[in-house]
Amino acid sequence: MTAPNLKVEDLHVSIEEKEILKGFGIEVNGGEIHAIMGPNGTGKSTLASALMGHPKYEVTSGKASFNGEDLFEMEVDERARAGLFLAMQYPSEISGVTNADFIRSAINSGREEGDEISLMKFIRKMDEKMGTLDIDQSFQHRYLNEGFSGGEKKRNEILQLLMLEPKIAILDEIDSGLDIDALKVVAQGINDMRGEDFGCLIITHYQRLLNYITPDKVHVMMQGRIVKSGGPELAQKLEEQGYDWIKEELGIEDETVGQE
Ligand SMILES: Nc1ncnc2c1ncn2[C@@H]1O[C@H](COP(=O)(O)OP(=O)(O)OP(=O)(O)O)[C@@H](O)[C@H]1O
Repeated sequence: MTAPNLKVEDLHVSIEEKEILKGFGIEVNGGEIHAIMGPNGTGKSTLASALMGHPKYEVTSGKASFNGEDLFEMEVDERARAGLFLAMQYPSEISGVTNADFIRSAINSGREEGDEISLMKFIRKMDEKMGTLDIDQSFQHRYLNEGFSGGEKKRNEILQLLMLEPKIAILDEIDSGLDIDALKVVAQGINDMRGEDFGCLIITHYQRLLNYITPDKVHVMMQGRIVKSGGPELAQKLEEQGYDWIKEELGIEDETVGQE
C-alpha cells in the first residue's frame, strides 16, 4: 500500500469570479500533521472546500494530486472513497438519516461489493469509538447532526474520522466552540489516528488545540497562500504576538482576500 500523499501546487481558486486562493501550495504525507493558521477571511475554508470539490469554488489554475492521482479529475464521491476526509467548520444536518446509518454507508461506499463491514463488526467498532470520544450511545440513533450542539457536532465529525479511517483528513476549525474537556477528547481522537497511514491538515485559529496535538509543521496563510512555515513554535509565537509581525515582515497591509 502506498503512503498517503496530498500535494497542492500553485492553486488558484475563485468564488463568483473573485479570486480567493492565489498560488496556494502544500504537501502532506502519511505520518505528518500540518496546521494552517491565519487571520479571518484569508481563504482557509475555501481551500478545504475546493479540495473536496464544492461546485461553488472554481479552480482556475494550479494542480492537486491525491496519492498520485489528479484530484480535480476525480469525482467528489471518488475523492471520499479514495480516503480524503473533510470535517467542515459547519457540519450539515440531515434529517431522516441516523448517524449510524450514515457512517455505515460511508464505510461501505469505500469498499468493494462483498467486502462490506458486517453489522456486528460495525456495532463493535462504533461502540468502541463512541467510548473513546465520550459520546452518548443514543447519538447512534439520532438523525445526523440534527439538534446536536456545536460541540456535539465536532465530536461527531471526529467519530466519523475514527470510523472511516481516511488516508488524509482536512479538519476545518474542528476546535471552535469546544469546551476544554471536549477539546482534549477531540485531540485524543486525532492522536489515535496518528501513524504512517494517516496524514492530517488541521485548520485552526488557536494554539490551544496544538497544545494537545503536536503538529509537524505550522503554516501561516494570508492573502490566499502560505506566507510562512515553521514548527510548533510558530503557532506559539502567533498566539503570543498575533499576525502583525508577519504582515510587517512581508509588507502586507490588508490580509483578507477577494476584496477589491
Ligand atoms: N460562497 C461564497 N460566496 C462569496 N464569497 C465567499 C464564499 N465563500 C468564501 N467567500 C469569501 O472568500 C474569502 C475567504 O473566505 P474563507 O471562508 O475561505 O476564509 P477563512 O480563512 O476560512 O476565514 P475564517 O478564519 O473567518 O473562517 C472571504 O472574503 C469570504 O467572504
